[in-house]
Amino acid sequence: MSARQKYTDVKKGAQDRMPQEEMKKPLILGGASPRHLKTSISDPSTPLVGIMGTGDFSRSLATRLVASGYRVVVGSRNPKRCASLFPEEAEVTTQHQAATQADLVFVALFPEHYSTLAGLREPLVGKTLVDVSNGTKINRDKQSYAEQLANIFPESSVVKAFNVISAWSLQTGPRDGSRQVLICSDSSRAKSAVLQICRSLGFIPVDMGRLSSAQEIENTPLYLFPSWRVPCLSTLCLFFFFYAYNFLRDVVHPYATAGKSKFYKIPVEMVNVTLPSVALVTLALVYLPGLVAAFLQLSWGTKYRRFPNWLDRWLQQRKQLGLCAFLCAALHAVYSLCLPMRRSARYNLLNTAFKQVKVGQEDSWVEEEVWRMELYLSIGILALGLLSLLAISSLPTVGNSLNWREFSFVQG
Ligand SMILES: NC(=O)C1=CN([C@@H]2O[C@H](COP(=O)(O)OP(=O)(O)OC[C@H]3O[C@@H](n4cnc5c(N)ncnc54)[C@H](OP(=O)(O)O)[C@@H]3O)[C@@H](O)[C@H]2O)C=CC1
Ligand SMILES: [Fe+3]
Repeated sequence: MSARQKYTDVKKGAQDRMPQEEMKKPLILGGASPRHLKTSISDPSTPLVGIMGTGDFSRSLATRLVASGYRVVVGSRNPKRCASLFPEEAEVTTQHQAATQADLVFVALFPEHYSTLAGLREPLVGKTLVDVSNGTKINRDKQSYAEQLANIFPESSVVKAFNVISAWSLQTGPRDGSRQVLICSDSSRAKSAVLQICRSLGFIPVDMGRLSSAQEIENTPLYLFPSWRVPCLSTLCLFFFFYAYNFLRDVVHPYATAGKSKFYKIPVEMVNVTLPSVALVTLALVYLPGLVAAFLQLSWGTKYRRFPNWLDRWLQQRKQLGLCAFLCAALHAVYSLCLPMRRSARYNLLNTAFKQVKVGQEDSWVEEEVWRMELYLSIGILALGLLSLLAISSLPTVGNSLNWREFSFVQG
């Protein structure tokens, strides 16, 4: 059984057990009719928007469309059972009737069930179909779901859109992280109709070109923290560079020139010396692109010119670089706080060893003990570092990258 099948079954089971009154409630708290989603008066000239399916996405979309002044008709396999879940202004009817009446149809079904819609080919001829589906795995070689839908309905114009918006954001309203809606289609007429709806719902449409871009759009919500890859990699590279430099300077050099063994410094002291250098350079990388941008604008004599792509990407990753710098600085503070404790512990240990040697006991356990202490300490500090990383990643700014998946958590 696929992951999606399991998810759908669990969700369906929960919905069947849930009393109708409970299901009527909107997903967000604050009463049955949130003030910001009060119905606008529909203009008879606005297109009649159809939605196939009566699941969470369909309910949220219908609520927002009605609130934005659109006339809505919902197509269900069982319209009687589901009618009460939708705003009064939306008509809930059979799939065939909805397809016949609507000017533009959102397909809010899981792609596995697209084939069950094949009977609606005729009423949907010449109409726009919006595919909102998402995959469960990153797809590189199979056809996108939007293209599969286009194969089933060769005489309709398929548009890929809204898959990056969660049912939750549709109801709560667009927020910073999830305002952009990626859209693509082979028909420019169909695309501009969806662009228009997107703007009216308060989102920002981003034209991604032809329907062949649908695969990339479907993969988008599945990438975990895409904007973090380069900042994390550059912080790691800087760390290895400074660590290697410190290793050569503080350990290899004294050993090679004076035969002094400083290998005990490897786990704690050297990491502690490396961290502030990484933090400072990373912080410099946060401010540097701003200066380069200002310099370019001054030399061009205008601010109305696009920056080169590399600078654009660098500017967009300043927040992540800043958080990496903060993490290194925080870890340095933790290490520095731990160092005095470590020194005093080693002093006690050496004192005991000295006393033992004085009374005639010779043993190499002291050195082993020092190593064990250093090891435990570094494991403890690393665990602390990971914990702070987890705390930072749960900040809302970072959490925005979760996009539509936030909804699944709420539903679960
Ligand atoms: N939920 C979310 O936050 C988001 C969902 N999406 C996409 O929207 C689509 C719908 O998601 P969601 O609303 O959560 O799903 P649900 O499981 O809540 O709803 C799916 C609906 O499909 C309809 N349906 C039609 N034919 C079948 C069939 N043969 N078997 C089962 N169901 C059928 C059902 O309505 P009826 O019984 O009335 O016919 C059902 O309510 C998916 O493609 C998903 O990837 C995209 C972005 C966000
Ligand atoms: Fe310091």
